[in-house]
Amino acid sequence: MIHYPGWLDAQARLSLATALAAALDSAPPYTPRMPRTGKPFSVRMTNCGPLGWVSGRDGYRYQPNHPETGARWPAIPETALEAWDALGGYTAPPEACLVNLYDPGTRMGLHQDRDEEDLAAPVVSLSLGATALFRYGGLKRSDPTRSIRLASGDALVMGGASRLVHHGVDRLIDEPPQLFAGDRSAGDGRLDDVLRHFLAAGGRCNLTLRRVTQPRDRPGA
Ligand SMILES: O=C(O)CCC(=O)C(=O)O
Ligand SMILES: [Fe+2]
Repeated sequence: MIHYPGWLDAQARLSLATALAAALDSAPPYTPRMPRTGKPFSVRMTNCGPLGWVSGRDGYRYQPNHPETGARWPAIPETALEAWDALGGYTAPPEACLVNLYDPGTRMGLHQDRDEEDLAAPVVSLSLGATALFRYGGLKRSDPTRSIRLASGDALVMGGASRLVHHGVDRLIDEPPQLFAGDRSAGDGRLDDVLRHFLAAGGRCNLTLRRVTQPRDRPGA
């Protein structure tokens, strides 16, 4: 597991947020439910890319369309694809970009990302907005855990031996959001209101880029 603090500079954070705002317009965040119990997640979600991760009473799965609108997911933001290319170390492009929206006070329990058929590919995570206390452990749920802070612009790669480690978000750190620090003027105005207000109100947005299917045509294969 590799943490890249400040991987996205202010301009890249703004480009990502701008693309994301447009994506949220076409794929509105929804409240997923736990399999079986139907208990709502505290985090809201949506996706970009040919496939999106969804959770409902009938289980977890990847699907090409939004569970509520039925529309195809929007394209993965360019800034996120660049991060995958730079950090993923993987030949095939990502197929899913799960977008998690954390309001202050929300969390994500310890889990593994294991619904992908292709576990050779890493998961590349990008964060915007409030800093999160991110917890990670080992391959067994009972393994000891540690926590790190994921701030706006940070990237985290879970690949190789760390691909299946348990992880989650304990809470957001309650401190004034950094947003697009250093570019307040650029950050205001151009950015879609809904996302801007969400981040300004102490919200956090996390993107995870994932390869879902096995690439069929590996170069040289
Ligand atoms: O929000 C994060 O930093 C982690 C998100 C996550 O683990 C997931 O979407 O599977
Ligand atoms: Fe995860």
